[in-house]
Amino acid sequence: MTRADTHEPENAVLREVWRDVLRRDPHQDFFHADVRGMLRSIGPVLVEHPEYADVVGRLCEPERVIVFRVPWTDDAGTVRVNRGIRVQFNSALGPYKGGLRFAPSVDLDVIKFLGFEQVFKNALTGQDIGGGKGGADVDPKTLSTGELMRFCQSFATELARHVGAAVDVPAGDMGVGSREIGWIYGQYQRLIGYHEPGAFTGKPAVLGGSALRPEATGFGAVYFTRRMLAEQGRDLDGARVVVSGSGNVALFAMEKVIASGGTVVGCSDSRGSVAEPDGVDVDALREVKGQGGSVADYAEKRSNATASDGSAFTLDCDVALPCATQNEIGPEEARALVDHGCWVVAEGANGPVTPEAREILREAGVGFGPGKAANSGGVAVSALEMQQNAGRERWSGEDVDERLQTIMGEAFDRVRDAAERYHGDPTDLENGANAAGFLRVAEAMTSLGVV
Ligand SMILES: NC(=O)C1=CN([C@@H]2O[C@H](COP(=O)(O)OP(=O)(O)OC[C@H]3O[C@@H](n4cnc5c(N)ncnc54)[C@H](O)[C@@H]3O)[C@@H](O)[C@H]2O)C=CC1
Ligand SMILES: O=C(O)CCC(=O)C(=O)O
Repeated sequence: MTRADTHEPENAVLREVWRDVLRRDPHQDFFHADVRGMLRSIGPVLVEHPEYADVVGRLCEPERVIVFRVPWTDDAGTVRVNRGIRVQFNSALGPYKGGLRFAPSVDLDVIKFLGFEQVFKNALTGQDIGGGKGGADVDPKTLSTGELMRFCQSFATELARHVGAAVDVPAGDMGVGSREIGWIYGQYQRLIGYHEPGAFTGKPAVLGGSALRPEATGFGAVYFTRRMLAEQGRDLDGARVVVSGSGNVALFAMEKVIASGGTVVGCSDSRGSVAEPDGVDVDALREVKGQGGSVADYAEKRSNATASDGSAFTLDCDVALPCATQNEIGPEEARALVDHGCWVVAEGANGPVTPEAREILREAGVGFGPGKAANSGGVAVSALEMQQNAGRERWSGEDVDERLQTIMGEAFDRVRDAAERYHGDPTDLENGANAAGFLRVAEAMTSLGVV
């Protein structure tokens, strides 16, 4: 991770908070970079709302950090151990809410960064949900189905005592889909002895999972992108779009891009990228990925696709949707996007564009949609799943999609208005998202007293 901007904030309160954050956890670079971005954005908010100054220090300290052992037995009978983490960051607006990530790169720094993002992202959805995040340092791709289920059950055995529909409501993230959430929820239910479907979201439909939850993050990112383009007098019809990744978020983002008239000219996975000027066939890609293949395997089946080891973001495109993981677009990729005349970059993933790359895009006038707003559709539909579970209802895909479009439109308006009000530039969506998210959480925290 690129280290955070080390310039100290000018505002004395923010400077003190920043020093405390660096002193408490000196090696958490991902978390630091995210906090630094937030502190940069909220200076002007504190001028209008000095009453929120004493909230900032508390906001940067998680309410609770849970680190636990996950013991399990592999198919050879060998006992193995991983580390599980749940960071319950902020519950001012509602139960902690946020995904679980299974990946070898999971550590406390990454989970704190994602949890901090989640607090403000969730606030931007307008739903009553706090922020949290969790996961384990396991590579699910290396486990058999049986091993992964046993792993999920062991993970859930400890997690169970910390979650609940009114307490903390986990969902999926990288490496955790509806199948894994079903297994985790299954173990939770066995332990507590009754049905409580609202304790997890992103469940399989048969267990009370919402229609459109799998699609929601990718679809929502495209709805947000369409609003960004509309502000520029453009749309996706005829646009050439690069979407990185080929997992949950990426595949549904590609589907919605194509449904909106765009062409997906490139995609990627952790092993490489593919250029396909005539357009990626999402069904064919999904089939290859579903069989454990790579984007290179997909390219082999296509007459006009070229695989490479490099980044998808050096391809010529009008719109870039990084939907894989953090730090995918650094200075080199940002310069390539600028050179190709890219209009808009919107983050389907969490933290895929580094601070230096964002600066390059900003200076070149390329529109930037920050993840805490652009990818908030997933958690927004998770909140709708909680609502359905609480009311014992099931809404249709059309109904959920209509609500998702409304939520993404309102989030865009909130972000743009805050960008204009506090930073004098309605296109500065990064500062706008931080300012608007902060305002809602700060108001809730202040209303609760000193919490
Ligand atoms: N699943 C959800 O609802 C939400 C996910 N996100 C974020 O979206 C991103 C993707 O999540 P999912 O699609 O759920 O995960 P996933 O596990 O379904 O897919 C991840 C994809 O990224 C690829 N990938 C990993 N490292 C890569 C690299 N260095 N370069 C290129 N590709 C790489 C993988 O091969 C895979 O295709 C993550 O940052 C996640 O935190 C954000 C909001 C909600
Ligand atoms: O749906 C959720 O609760 C989690 C979504 C998530 O992890 C995210 O927005 O990054």
